[in-house]
Amino acid sequence: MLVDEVNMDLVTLENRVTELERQLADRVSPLPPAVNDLKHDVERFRHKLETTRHLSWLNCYKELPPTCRRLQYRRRSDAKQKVVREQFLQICEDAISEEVVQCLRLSSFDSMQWSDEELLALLYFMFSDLGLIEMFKLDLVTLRNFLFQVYKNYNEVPFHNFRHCFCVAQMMYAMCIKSDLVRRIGGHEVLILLVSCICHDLDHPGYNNIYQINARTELALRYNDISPLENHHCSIAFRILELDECNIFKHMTSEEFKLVREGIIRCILATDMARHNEILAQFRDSVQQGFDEYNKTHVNLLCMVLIKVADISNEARPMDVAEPWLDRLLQEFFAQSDAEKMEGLPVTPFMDRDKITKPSSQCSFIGFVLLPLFEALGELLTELIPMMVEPVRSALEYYRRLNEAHHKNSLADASGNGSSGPPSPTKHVLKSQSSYSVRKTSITFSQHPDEEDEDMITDVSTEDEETVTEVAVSEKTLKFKISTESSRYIMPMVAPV
Ligand SMILES: Nc1nc2c(ncn2[C@@H]2O[C@H](COP(=O)(O)O)[C@@H](O)[C@H]2O)c(=O)[nH]1
Ligand SMILES: [Zn+2]
Repeated sequence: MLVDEVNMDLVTLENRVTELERQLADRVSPLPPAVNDLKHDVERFRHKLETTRHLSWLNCYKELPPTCRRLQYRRRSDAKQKVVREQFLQICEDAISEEVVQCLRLSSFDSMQWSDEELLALLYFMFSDLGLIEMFKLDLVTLRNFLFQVYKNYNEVPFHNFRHCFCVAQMMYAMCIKSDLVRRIGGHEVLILLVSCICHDLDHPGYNNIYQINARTELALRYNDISPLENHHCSIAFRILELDECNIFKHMTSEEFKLVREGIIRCILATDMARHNEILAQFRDSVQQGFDEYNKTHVNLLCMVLIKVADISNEARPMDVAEPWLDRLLQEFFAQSDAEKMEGLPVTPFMDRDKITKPSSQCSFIGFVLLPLFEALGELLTELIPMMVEPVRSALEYYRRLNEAHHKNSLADASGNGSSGPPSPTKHVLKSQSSYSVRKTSITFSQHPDEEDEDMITDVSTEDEETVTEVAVSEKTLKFKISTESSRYIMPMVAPV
């Protein structure tokens, strides 16, 4: 009875919206946004009923064909790629002004002010500035081909795109310069770190490992649930390097290549957040023992920590650079949790638009995941504290105050004492440290017009709730533990009947 009613109501609702649209279209053009919104709401409602497994009892559910479970990869058009390549090749040998070089060495560098071809040229410059071209006799044409292939193999997803890889590489470059890492850990490790940063999220589909595993995607099946994305990023990197015209390591001896390959695999696989606690604990041990720059295990741990730090270093940047990236990350998170809801999969709590807010998400991520990692690195490389640790502490303070303001507003609203209008904690809380990005000024490259991201999240006004961290959920969902020791538990023998 209820089932029939739901179906009938839905059809009636759709017919009424269509009729409203028809009547208004005769008189008003274009249609008011409210009509389109209503139409989309009804479409979304139907879609939800048709795709949510636990609502299948309403008889609207349609089993998804396997192809729908594959992810929609979004690539740039061939025409756009061609233009970027041509322009990159035109500018890559241009001199970069001292002013730009200084900006590139700061955490306040804002990638959004630069075009794709300029970012490629800046990556190219990093290899030369760190002395890697000379040290490893890297062929320049091959390096350009390699960088362009990498660019082509990032998807146009909101967060895990080419610009994210640039940001991670740029932060690594800044840390290498600040801590003089070429001298301290050697050129090979720095080459491994830079290449790993550039390749660490290649072909990211915008849905994380939790989704891959729960949805049993092609990647999860291929890699048996063991860091499916990181294995994929790494595999794509070495497929690019297999192309002769892109193989920047082709002049290396096989022994040298083997070491570099091992290092890159180690670094990229370390970016799986499911391994965060394990890597941090081992690194802390190495520091407590007395970090030894000649101990290979210690250096490997430092490299894994360095790439992890660079990967999640957005909050070390000034607020005007960091916040748009956070909006993009939440846009990706929400798209994943929406897909999980529609497909009847477990909903990843720290991605759920009904459970988190921007401040609540940052309080738990910075407080429980980011800051402990950054502080551990700061203990060893103390010169990084002002650049990496202090701004993160101030970001945490900022989000804590924002979170409190949000809670107070919610309580006031609930008790009817709230002022009229939506709560806007952002208006009252300012970041304690006035920090701004370095503006792009008098440099060799042309200005890149600001691109407005479609569907950008400006604020997340949902019920505020303490959320579990990504590491905790990832560890629980993803970490594939196969005991290497023989099990002490003996399977009870089934008694013969
Ligand atoms: N809530 C937040 N999560 C963040 C932030 N910065 C990074 N992250 C998470 O970490 C992983 C890093 O791994 P990646 O290799 O996939 O980039 C990323 O996916 C996010 O889930 C942050 O500021 N807040
Ligand atoms: Zn990343």
